[in-house]
Amino acid sequence: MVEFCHVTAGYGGEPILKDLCFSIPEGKITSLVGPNGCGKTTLLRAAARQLPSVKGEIFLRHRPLESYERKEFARTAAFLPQMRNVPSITVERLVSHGRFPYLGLSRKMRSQDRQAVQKAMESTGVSQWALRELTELSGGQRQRVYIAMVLAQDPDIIFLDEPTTYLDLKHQFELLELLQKLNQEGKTIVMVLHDLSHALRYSHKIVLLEEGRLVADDTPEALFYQKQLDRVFQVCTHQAEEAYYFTPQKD
Ligand SMILES: Nc1ncnc2c1ncn2[C@@H]1O[C@H](COP(=O)(O)OP(=O)(O)OP(=O)(O)O)[C@@H](O)[C@H]1O
Repeated sequence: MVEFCHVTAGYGGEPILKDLCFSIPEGKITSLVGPNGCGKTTLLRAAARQLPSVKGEIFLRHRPLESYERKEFARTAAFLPQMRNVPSITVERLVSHGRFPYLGLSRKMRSQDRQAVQKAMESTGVSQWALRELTELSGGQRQRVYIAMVLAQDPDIIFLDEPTTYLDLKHQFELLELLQKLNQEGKTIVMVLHDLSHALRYSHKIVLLEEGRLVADDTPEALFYQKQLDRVFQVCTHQAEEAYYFTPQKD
């Protein structure tokens, strides 16, 4: 479990997140949603220890986040940012980078590290490109390779910032189904999602932010019935079968 206790954080002296108190459960899929600029990425970065100045406390499994030694934290949680460069490296080498928190100073891979890399590539369906250069792959294929790298790291918690950006609809669903499968295998997934219908469909819990403040921290069903998304996004939320969709509000 990740617990935020009166967390205020931002960049320089400017607070973006304001006095946030809530928790992210383990073993579930949690999505962070809210209008542009409300602080979703900042919140994800704070939880993943990527933000230098945080007031208040963030606990991971009842321990302050800063009490984790760097490699220990990397074996527990992985962070996949939205913007990534595309290094000139083969797929297998990039996925191998996920094993760095397990290697000694020589960075020599042992057989269990090589097995973890193969397993991560298989479960994300990227083994077929193992020897190809990352630069030769499409955006969607690369996204799967980065997820494989995170899986090779074998963390319990995976933080992802807008993982479906740049993917076409088919590949968005494929990626979300992959994350759902990883969750069923025991991983905790925490992600920023812009697509509200995807967020409602695939998450156990939604954290809704507005201007750096917490508006709701609840199940998709509860948010739907309380009309929280309607107010914050100024839309009408509808439900049909297991899916949600949105229409503009009329004055
Ligand atoms: N590195 C930075 N330095 C200074 N300000 C920043 C930095 N990154 C983000 N901000 C500011 O913090 C605020 C929140 O940004 P953040 O990226 O967390 O929002 P978001 O909800 O993820 O936005 P979006 O939906 O547009 O991706 C914005 O006003 C942004 O300008």
